Amino acid sequence: MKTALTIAGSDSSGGAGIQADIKTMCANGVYAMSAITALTAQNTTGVSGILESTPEFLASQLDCIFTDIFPDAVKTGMVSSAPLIRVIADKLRQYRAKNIVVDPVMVSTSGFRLLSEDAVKALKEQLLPLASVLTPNIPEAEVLSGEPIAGPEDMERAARSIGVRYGCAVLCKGGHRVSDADDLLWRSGVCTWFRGRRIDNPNTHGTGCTLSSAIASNLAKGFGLEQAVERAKDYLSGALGAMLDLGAGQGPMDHLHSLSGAFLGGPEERGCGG
Ligand SMILES: Nc1ncnc2c1ncn2[C@@H]1O[C@H](COP(=O)(O)OP(=O)(O)OP(=O)(O)O)[C@@H](O)[C@H]1O
Ligand SMILES: Cc1ncc(CO)c(N)n1
Repeated sequence: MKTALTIAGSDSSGGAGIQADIKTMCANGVYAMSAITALTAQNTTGVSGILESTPEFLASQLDCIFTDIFPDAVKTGMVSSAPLIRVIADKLRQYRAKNIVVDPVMVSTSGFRLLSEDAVKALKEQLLPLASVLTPNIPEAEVLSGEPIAGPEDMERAARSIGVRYGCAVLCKGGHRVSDADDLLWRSGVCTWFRGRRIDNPNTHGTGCTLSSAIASNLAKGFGLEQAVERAKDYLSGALGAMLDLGAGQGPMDHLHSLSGAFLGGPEERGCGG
């Protein structure tokens, strides 16, 4: 079985972060492992607290993983602070990690900062140059390129400038603000648009985490980048289109929508009472 590792923060409400990543990786047929950078006390309405791992303990998690079950792909999400970013970059270099998908998470869907202000510099200098592909949303692409984005041409310009600067492929996600669900991949000078069917579902908590984990899973299985992105978008559309509706705020998606089997149903579906 192919294997994937997520290096990210825990979301106690289960829709984003480590929890979304693990569900996504399992649904995409790879063995999932995790190194947790921070715990968040979070639900669909917001984040109420963050407790970071120490750099030493994060390093220890990564040593345990890389010296035993080597991941076929790695995804990074909430990396939280400069000292943790340094550890992640050092370990990825030390173990020559491959297929690295960097989701440059800065702010949660609910608007809470998940990357400290002074860590943006460390992210740019240490982590981005190690990425095989970077997956910024529009606000993140604006921070990384230093340019405002108002339309599809701006997305192409920003992806190109980020890709050239950091020497990696860049998937600029259209998401909810610009370009609906159309995402732009810049790779070695070539722009490719991935057209998404916009789904009328307000429950988009964790869409970014889910997409980057699905890309990592498909890279782990041996798909090329374009195919990995296409398959990841199909998976995401399925999870969003399942129209799960939980919580009082922007709720999570149904990550396991495509699973079927004997262990899924409850007593009502099985017709055997409580
Ligand atoms: N309503 C929608 N219907 C279909 N696809 C969508 C919708 N909203 C977002 N997407 C897709 O979800 C993926 C993640 O994009 P998005 O811009 O939402 O990421 P993000 O802002 O990083 O997510 P997060 O809210 O988790 O931080 C992209 O492929 C985007 O096109
Ligand atoms: C832990 C965590 N990582 C990422 C996101 C981005 O949505 C979130 N809300 N929480």
